[in-house]
Amino acid sequence: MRKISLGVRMALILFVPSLAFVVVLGSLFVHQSHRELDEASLARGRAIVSFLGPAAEYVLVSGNPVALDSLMARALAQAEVAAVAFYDADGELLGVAGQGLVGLPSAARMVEADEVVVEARGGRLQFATAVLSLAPQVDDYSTPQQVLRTERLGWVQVDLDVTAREGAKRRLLLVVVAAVLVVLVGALAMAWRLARSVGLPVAALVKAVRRMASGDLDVRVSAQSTSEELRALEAGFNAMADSIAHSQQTLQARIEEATAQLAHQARHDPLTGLPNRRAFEESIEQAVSIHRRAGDVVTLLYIDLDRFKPVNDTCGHAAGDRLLRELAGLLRARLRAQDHVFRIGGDEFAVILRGCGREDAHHIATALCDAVAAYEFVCAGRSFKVGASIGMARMEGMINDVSAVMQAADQACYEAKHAGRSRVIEYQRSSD
Ligand SMILES: Nc1nc2c(ncn2[C@@H]2O[C@H](COP(=O)(O)OP(=O)(O)OP(=O)(O)O)[C@@H](O)[C@H]2O)c(=O)[nH]1
Repeated sequence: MRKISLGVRMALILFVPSLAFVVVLGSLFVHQSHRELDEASLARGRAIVSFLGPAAEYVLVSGNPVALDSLMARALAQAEVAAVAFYDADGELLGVAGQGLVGLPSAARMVEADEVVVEARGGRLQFATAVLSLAPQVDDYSTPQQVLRTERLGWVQVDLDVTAREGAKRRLLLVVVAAVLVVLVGALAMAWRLARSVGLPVAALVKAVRRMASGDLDVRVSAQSTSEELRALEAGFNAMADSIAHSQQTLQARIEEATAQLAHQARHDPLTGLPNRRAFEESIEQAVSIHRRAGDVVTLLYIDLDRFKPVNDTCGHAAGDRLLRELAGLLRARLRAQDHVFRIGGDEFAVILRGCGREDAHHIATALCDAVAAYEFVCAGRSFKVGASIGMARMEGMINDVSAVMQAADQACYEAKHAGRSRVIEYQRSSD
């Protein structure tokens, strides 16, 4: 029962009452019609035999054969009458007309008055009644009213052939059964259509809800049901699906944005916007592996600002921040597109130069050093000059891995600082 779909349930709900109603109505109609046919035959038989009883009195008294034949011929002319017979008082056959008379009904012999005996025999209905002589009794003339004296003269019997009536009953039954079938087929078709018009949209909604529950947010249903309520339900589902999909997209976009922001924050310095130490380490690893693979020349510059602390101490940390931001912009502006600058510490920067010969690298490093030296920072009415001590190291010879090149650049920067600041010094192996 649980597996029966909604459509089939609805079809059954609509069809079963129609089935019961039509079958009951058809049965009642057939029963009533059959009864009416039966009663019509009974009434006809009774009427004919009741008419023949009194009419036959003269015939049986006189024994006139012509009158007997005439009477039987008139009776035989009636509808359904198959045979007519007259019997004398001893039950002997006086005359018969028609076919297939099978004898006087046994109960008929008991009939004394004007009652009619009816018996069904051999596909026929037999009606019999006594023929009575009704003569006035005139012995007692003092009696004011006449008293009738009855004497049984014989019997009259009429057979009705009911096979035609049975045929009519069968035909009627067939017509009613055919009509019931036609009505039921129509009712079934209508119930099925109605059930489908509800069952299919509901099934589509159930399927869509299941798909949505399994994560498919693109699922929609066609809002074209014939029922207004179902259309509203379908439109509501689609609107809900749109809303969920939109929320999901917004959420996804926010997650991606936040993830990208986090990834950016993880690799960038929030103060200057330059890539940070972590990004620097990844980039130098990458540059070294490219150098090994393709022989690309990599030069690393370590930059440590000179006399930066006095700015902080004199004008405050915020002024120092501003100076760091401005110098970051200045360094970036003086580099080629393929070079990258990183902030790797408080006032420390690193630059990776790619595909650059020694002379060009020197030229770039010196340009950076000069630009910082020439830069004038004004704060609280005072002018500050900072410098840049730059250590340079190239990937060649023994300097062929990340830590070696970083160490070399750091060493050279240290030397630049101790050599008097604001200068470029390239790492030489002899400086170890
Ligand atoms: N405003 C600001 N100051 C910072 C930041 N990070 C580090 N510092 C400061 O930068 C200074 C760096 O110190 P030093 O390198 O010794 O200062 P310096 O004056 O450049 O010294 P020399 O390199 O010897 O010339 C310290 O005073 C730190 O507090 C920052 O993000 N913002």
